[in-house]
Amino acid sequence: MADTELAARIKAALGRVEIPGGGDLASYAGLSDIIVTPGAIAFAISVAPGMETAFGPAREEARKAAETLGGARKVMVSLTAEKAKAPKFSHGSATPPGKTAVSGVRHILAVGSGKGGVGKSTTAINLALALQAEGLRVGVLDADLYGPSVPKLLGIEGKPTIRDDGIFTPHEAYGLKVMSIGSMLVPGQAVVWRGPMATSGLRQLLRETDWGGLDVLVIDLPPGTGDIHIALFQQTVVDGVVIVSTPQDLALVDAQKAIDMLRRMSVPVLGIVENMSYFIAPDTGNRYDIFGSGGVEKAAAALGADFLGAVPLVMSIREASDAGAPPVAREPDGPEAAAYRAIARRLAPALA
Ligand SMILES: Nc1ncnc2c1ncn2[C@@H]1O[C@H](COP(=O)(O)OP(=O)(O)OP(=O)(O)O)[C@@H](O)[C@H]1O
Repeated sequence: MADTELAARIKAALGRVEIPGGGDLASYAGLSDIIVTPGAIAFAISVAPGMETAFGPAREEARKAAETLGGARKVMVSLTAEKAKAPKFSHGSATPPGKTAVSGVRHILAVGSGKGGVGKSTTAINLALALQAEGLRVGVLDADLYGPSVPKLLGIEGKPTIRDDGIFTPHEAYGLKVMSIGSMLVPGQAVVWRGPMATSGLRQLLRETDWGGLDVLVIDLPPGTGDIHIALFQQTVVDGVVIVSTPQDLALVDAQKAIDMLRRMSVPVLGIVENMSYFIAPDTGNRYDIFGSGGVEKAAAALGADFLGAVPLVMSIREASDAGAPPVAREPDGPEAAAYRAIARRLAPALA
């Protein structure tokens, strides 16, 4: 059955779900679009503040209806109350209450960036492999719902399996346990989830996966500072965030914004990695500081953040990553892996 046809059938079934105050869920203004992918069905119900409990049975009925029609697809129904006012965080404010750890995971290390395309995912994957090389049990969660690249970087194909109790069994790649929304989409399909659906999707990937006992879960965040970041940092104990930046001024300005948000939300900033720091010519081996040199190190000092290290711009990093064989997995003692491994050695003691 086509995805659009299934979405229409689910909508029709929601027409039989009663909501508080009379009427049915299908014609309720707070029902979002119904997103159907080959592996998942997701929709959100927005209710007025204080109406969450009253809408609980309708949400449950809606979930069951979607599950009945969706076959093996994972169903994600989020119920969100529009907030009376936006959450406010200010410098020095206390840690927001309600943060919880993730079962089976001892530490969470998130990798973020102010700007897209700076090599955040490449860094996250190679850092995860480098932490594994330090003897840690490591997993990766691709939280970049709008541009998931982890499956490609790790050469993962197919969907994760779902156990009878609805819990995901993660993929395994190069010894890492891996979950990504990307493996549930068909190639080229965009995730067009709105804020509440995206955050609900991430929550389920994070908490409804059998991580099986990890020392550290590396989360590849979306670039920038959006709904996903705020929801994750409000709900989950994150041990710290590594920010990736290229040396250009513009990327650094955005990295600074990301660090500012983390501090406002009382999330520890572990430091900044300078990616594409300098170029090594493959023919001569000469080094060129094409974006200037030392920019990130200086910016880190000015921001009061640690400078974790520099990763060169090397053609083979791009080629290996595009081929699903990250440098740290392919040649752990090679020159490309060295930069990532040096960074991992700085971070590992706090995560062991
Ligand atoms: N150090 C490097 N040397 C050479 N190429 C690199 C390096 N780091 C990343 N790349 C390449 O740059 C491109 C972007 O990298 P990546 O997908 O990791 O960035 P990103 O910041 O996660 O992007 P997005 O914002 O889309 O999530 C990829 O083709 C990747 O192979």
